[in-house]
Formats: sequence, C-alpha cells, structure tokens
Amino acid sequence: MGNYSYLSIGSNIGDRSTYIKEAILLLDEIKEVNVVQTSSLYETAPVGYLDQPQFLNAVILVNTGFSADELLSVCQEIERKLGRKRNIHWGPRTIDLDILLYNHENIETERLSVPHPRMMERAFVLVPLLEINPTIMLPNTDTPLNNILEKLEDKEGVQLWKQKSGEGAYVLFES
Ligand SMILES: Nc1ncnc2c1ncn2[C@@H]1O[C@H](COP(=O)(O)OP(=O)(O)OP(=O)(O)O)[C@@H](O)[C@H]1O
Ligand SMILES: Nc1nc2c(c(=O)[nH]1)N=C(CO)CN2
Repeated sequence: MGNYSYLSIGSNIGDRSTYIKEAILLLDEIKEVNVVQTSSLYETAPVGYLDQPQFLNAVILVNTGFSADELLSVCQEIERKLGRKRNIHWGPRTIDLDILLYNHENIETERLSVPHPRMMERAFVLVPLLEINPTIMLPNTDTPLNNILEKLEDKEGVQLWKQKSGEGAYVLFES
C-alpha cells in the first residue's frame, strides 16, 4: 500500500484511552490500512472551545491503499461506530480522527483540506507528531515542524499521560 498518512486522534468523553485504542484497532483491522506507528498518549487542555473536559490526544502513522478522501470516510465511519455526536462545534466528543498529512500532498476539496488547516497552531497535534517523527517538515517547504512548535504558547497544556512502550500499532495496549 503506497500511501502514508498521519492522523490526529482525540477524545474527551467517557473512557478516553479506550476510545482511542478502539479507534486504532478499528483502523488497523481494515485490509487497506496498516497502523505503522503510534505516539504516546497526552493529556491536553481544550483549545478553541474551552468549557469542556481535558482531552487525551495521540498521533498515528498509517500506510494505506485508500485515497485521502476514502481515508476520511473510513475515519468518519469509525467516529460514528464509537458514538461521536456533533452537538457543539469543537465541543466534547468520544472520538475525533483528523487527517493531518497525506504523503506530501496538498489537497483542497469540499470535504477535505490537507495538511489539516489548524495543525500548525495546535501543540496537542505537533507534540505527538514530532514524537513519532522528530525531523518532519511542513510538506513542500524547508520548514521543520519543530520550529513551529517552539513558537506555540500552548505547549504547557500538553502533558504526557501514558508513555508508549516500543514501536508499532499496539504500544498503548499493554496494561
Ligand atoms: N484534514 C481533515 N481531517 C478531517 N476532517 C476534515 C479535514 N479537512 C476538512 N475536514 C472536514 O471537516 C469537517 C468537520 O470535521 P470535525 O467535525 O471533525 O471538525 P473538528 O475535528 O471538530 O474540528 P477541527 O477540524 O478544527 O479539528 C468534516 O466533515 C470534514 O469533511
Ligand atoms: N486539547 C484539545 N483541544 C481540542 C481538540 C483536541 O483534540 N484536543 N479538538 C478540537 C476540535 O477538533 C478542539 N479542541
């Protein structure tokens, strides 16, 4: 499967870490998706809509035969399976799966913008992303994402919650 994509995962309702593990399992079960790397889990202060519980966030790297649009549909199906309700914009959710990057492509359609349009202003995305790829560059630029993270104020709002142990898809599943 020739495509690589980084996905951001977040949850701030219920058993947050189980929702995140379930989402990773459901993705990895799909024939056309292979979860290659998983970041640690981070507890993060909500941004955008502040009156809601702390999130758990992670970033994963998948290898996939799907197009970016097909991958988005798969992510939205997993959100539905895990009971995501869209009541308040940026509000609380059982699970959220966003496409951060897809190969080195720039994509702009009705339903999909890649790179994710808000990823550069989100320490809850950049910290786990840089954990699994410390030298990642903003696609088609010579800008290291680490330089962007250094300038963000909300780094303090991102705290390690569960350190991953080893590499691969299931590093968060050990008890
Ligand atoms: N890169 C992307 N990843 C996921 N959804 C995207 C992306 N680009 C555009 N979208 C569109 O955004 C719409 C709203 O997504 P969602 O409700 O998950 O937003 P959110 O995750 O709460 O907010 P944010 O997009 O700021 O993280 C989706 O229906 C989807 O069509
Ligand atoms: N800490 C944190 N804040 C958020 C998050 C998130 O995943 N983590 N997701 C949002 C909408 O996608 C809005 N705000």
